[in-house]
Amino acid sequence: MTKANGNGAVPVREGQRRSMQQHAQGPAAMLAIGTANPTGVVIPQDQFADDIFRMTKTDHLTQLKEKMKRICQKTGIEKRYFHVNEESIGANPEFLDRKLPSLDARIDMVSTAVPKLAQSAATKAIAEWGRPATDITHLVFSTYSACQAPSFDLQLATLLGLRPTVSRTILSLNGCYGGGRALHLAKQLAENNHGARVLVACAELTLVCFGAPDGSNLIGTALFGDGAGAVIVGAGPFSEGERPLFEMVSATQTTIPRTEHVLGMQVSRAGVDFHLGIQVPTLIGQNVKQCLIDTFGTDAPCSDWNDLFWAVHPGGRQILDNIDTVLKLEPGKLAASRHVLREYGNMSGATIVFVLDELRRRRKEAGGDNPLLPEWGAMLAFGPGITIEAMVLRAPPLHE
Ligand SMILES: CCCCCCCCCCCCCCCCCC(=O)SCCNC(=O)CCNC(=O)[C@H](O)C(C)(C)COP(=O)(O)OP(=O)(O)OC[C@H]1O[C@@H](n2cnc3c(N)ncnc32)[C@H](O)[C@@H]1OP(=O)(O)O
Repeated sequence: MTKANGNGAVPVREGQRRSMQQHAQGPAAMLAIGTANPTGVVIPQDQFADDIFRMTKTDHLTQLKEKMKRICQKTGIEKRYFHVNEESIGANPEFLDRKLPSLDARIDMVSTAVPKLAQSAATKAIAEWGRPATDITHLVFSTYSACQAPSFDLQLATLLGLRPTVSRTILSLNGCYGGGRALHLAKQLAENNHGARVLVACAELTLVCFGAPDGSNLIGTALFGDGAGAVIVGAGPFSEGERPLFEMVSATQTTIPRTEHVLGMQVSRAGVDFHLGIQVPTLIGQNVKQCLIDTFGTDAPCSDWNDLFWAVHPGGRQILDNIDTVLKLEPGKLAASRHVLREYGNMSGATIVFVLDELRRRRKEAGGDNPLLPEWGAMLAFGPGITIEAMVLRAPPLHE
């Protein structure tokens, strides 16, 4: 039954209002996943140093270029996708000089490109989910490009034709843990609102951070790429056709004390500045085990972490190597993370969605019979703070 909506008021369905006040059944689950990348520029990593120094007219910085080549070889990346291209760099020479103001021009460009990229990923997730976009009750959008209000969450809701009562949240500058944070929030929303269906969207364009290579930005410039991921999250009862891909069993957020200076981003008049401390991979390695024990509680498989499947944000090759070492993981346990790093680079908050997508693809391909992908798993994402988002996952048998 729909209430009268005189004077342009939004229609409210009574049943909907009642049911949203009740809790859902069981843990939330991911019901569909979509990903997207810009179609314009794909740069092979072995060509990246030559391309970026040429595009930014810094070929004369020969030592820096040699260092960039050395770093690129060690990243475990083969190619990355970018929205920005030689033409747009040429048209905005202020992007190359951090002393010049360029924030307005960058915001201008991302304000259409970010929601469109998110739309591409979300459209795929909604199509896989099989229900109309108007059945989405909540939207959680994460990006490091949001510097205005109303923001990308409203633009995406409009592009997708979501209903006017959709409950929107935007997460800004969460960096590489943004996808993990958005999924954690979506779990809480879905479990606490009967019938809720949450669209998680993460879209990242390096355009807001991009600059000419210098002594401080080489690592970020060698690692980051552009992409978007979307996930539909909901809890039971499930409607016909809805099938949980990953149950989201429990989740924690941990901040490593006294590390706020190690990893960070800041909006400036020249775009978004970032800082990646050299200690990041070591700090994550030292803290990840305790963080997992806290997330699993008494069920923690402390004796052998190989009993799980792993969805780890590939922040950098060294981070994955350190996790392999401290958890004593068998070769291949982080294969989905390494695959995503190799094919796309680090797409900050969106990357974890690509890893989940790759895991479910591998699971399906093996008919649920891949020993590296058991029923229970862990998801990890890291970012400024240093913050670690961790989640216990369960992949229901394919025919459950
Ligand atoms: C059209 C084109 C457009 C392009 C646009 C691109 C724009 C990109 C901008 C996007 C920025 C986005 C920022 C987002 C910020 C959020 C970040 C996060 O939340 S989480 C992010 C989490 N991710 C991370 O924190 C990255 C994790 N790091 C790694 O995975 C690895 O360190 C590695 C793969 C980068 C290098 O492999 P590894 O085995 O370590 O190799 P080696 O030991 O041999 O070192 C090679 C050289 O690199 C040096 N060096 C190393 N690190 C640093 C540093 N931090 N600092 C400085 N230098 C560093 C080292 O000293 C050596 O120098 P040299 O002796 O040759 O002179």
